[in-house]
Amino acid sequence: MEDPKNLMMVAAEQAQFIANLAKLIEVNKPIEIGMCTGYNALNLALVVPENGLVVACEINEEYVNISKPFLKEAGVEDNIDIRIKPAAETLDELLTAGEAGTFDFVFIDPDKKNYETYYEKSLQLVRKGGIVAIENVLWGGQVINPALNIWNLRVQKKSPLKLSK
Ligand SMILES: C[S@@+](CC[C@H](N)C(=O)[O-])C[C@H]1O[C@@H](n2cnc3c(N)ncnc32)[C@H](O)[C@@H]1O
Repeated sequence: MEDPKNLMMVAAEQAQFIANLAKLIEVNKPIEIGMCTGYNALNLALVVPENGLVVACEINEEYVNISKPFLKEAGVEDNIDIRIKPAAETLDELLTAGEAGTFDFVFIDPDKKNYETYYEKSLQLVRKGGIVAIENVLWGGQVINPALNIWNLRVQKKSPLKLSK
């Protein structure tokens, strides 16, 4: 298992910003795509109302297991619906279950190369006036590093990026 410390949970100030945004639009049904050890899922679970539910997508069960004692200690384990499988499958299941347009907030933070898929599905799942927030949009400039080849760069293919010298 990769050390979860290398997986970069959001920074504390980002978590606070996300919590403030979520409170502002009175979120009660958010999705965390890429839960890891649960820092931001916990952050969201703490701002939903008593009957609110965070759908948390994570592919790695070992990371989820790390989160469980903390979620229990915070008293929010019943406010998180953890789905351990590829996130795109979970999002498809939600769409098939007729939940399009019912989520308030989506935070996209899993594998970078599939962001476009997550974004398109999130647009279908989020309600009018909801928010889709995307982590690592600029990623310290790495998004324009062709050597990394992580983005499956459809955008670049459509209109090649020209950098001025
Ligand atoms: C940067 S971490 C998420 C940190 C978390 N959002 C936080 O701030 O607390 C990215 C996570 O996405 C997960 N992940 C990667 N590919 C995935 C996929 N296809 N489906 C679901 N989760 C995935 C990784 O296992 C990892 O735990």
